[in-house]
Amino acid sequence: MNTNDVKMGDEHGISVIDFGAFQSGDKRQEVADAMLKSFQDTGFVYLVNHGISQEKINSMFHWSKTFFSLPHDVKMLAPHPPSGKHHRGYSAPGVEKVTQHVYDSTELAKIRAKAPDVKESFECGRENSVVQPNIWLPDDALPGFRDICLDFFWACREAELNVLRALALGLHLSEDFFVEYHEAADNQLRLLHYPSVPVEQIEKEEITRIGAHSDFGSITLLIQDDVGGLEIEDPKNPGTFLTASPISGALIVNAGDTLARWSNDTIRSTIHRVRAPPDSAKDGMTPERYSIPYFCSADYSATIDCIPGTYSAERPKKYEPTTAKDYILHRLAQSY
Ligand SMILES: O=C(O)CCC(=O)C(=O)O
Ligand SMILES: [Fe+2]
Repeated sequence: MNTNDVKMGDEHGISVIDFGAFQSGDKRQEVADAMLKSFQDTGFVYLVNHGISQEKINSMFHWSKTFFSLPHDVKMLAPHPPSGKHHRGYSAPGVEKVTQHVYDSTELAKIRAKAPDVKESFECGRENSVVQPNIWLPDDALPGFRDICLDFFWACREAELNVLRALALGLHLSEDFFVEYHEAADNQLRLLHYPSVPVEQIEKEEITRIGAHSDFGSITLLIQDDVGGLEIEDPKNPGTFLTASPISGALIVNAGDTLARWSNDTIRSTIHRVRAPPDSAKDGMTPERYSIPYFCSADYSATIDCIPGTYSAERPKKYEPTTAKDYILHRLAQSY
């Protein structure tokens, strides 16, 4: 299959793909193949013509900036609960610490004290979730915010379903294979603000912006502003990082740990982090940055066992089946 027709370029091996050819029905298999290959090689892909309108994206960034510019006390009217397992509401800078497989609370506190994540975030999801009920500001604190977040949540949901269809085609499964595991929309929309911080403190590892981690769910759709700073671990040189620069109009999609496990590690869930963008500092300070990840999760009730075609006598299953809920809540609990 010739994937060159749909590949527009690449950024350190992460393919930039015209996803419009999938949406229009033209070259569906080519898009699916190119996307899967980038997931297998790097765990990441850039999608142009992904279907989320630029107008909605601009508006969500505008509301995100408005939200984060509210006084601390107002933002704290929608506080994130102390446990990471209920992942909704507002987290002030330094509260959440993203780590990679640290589950002991004393150990986590030590890591946080040594190098806190200097970012603030707001998390929300679909309205009627019993496991993850939303935590909103009182209506009069920022009228319209809740509606815009929910509207954006459902716009991302459309893109998610199309990416899941392409993924299934890439793996030569029926097109709805993954969609059927993602019926509940147990997803999380996250608004992120990275304040301006001294570059030196990042370099000396006194602070992080978001520490090196992999995502937990099946896929993440990531919209970043034009500032930069996202880095992914080089699959060919573990421990070194490559920049994943913003590409105008492109959505980044990365595979999470659930998908890596589900695919018997044929798809990578690549470690990534946010640092200072190259050559951007003014007076020794990084520019501030906003991003909007949308974490897609298999239905909490779904059992995740290796996908047909990803295991064989030569490549036995590496993982026991698990439910998405057990796996994701276990990972979420480690961040607070
Ligand atoms: O802000 C970004 O670009 C990345 C955010 C991220 O990796 C996360 O929230 O898991
Ligand atoms: Fe992430």
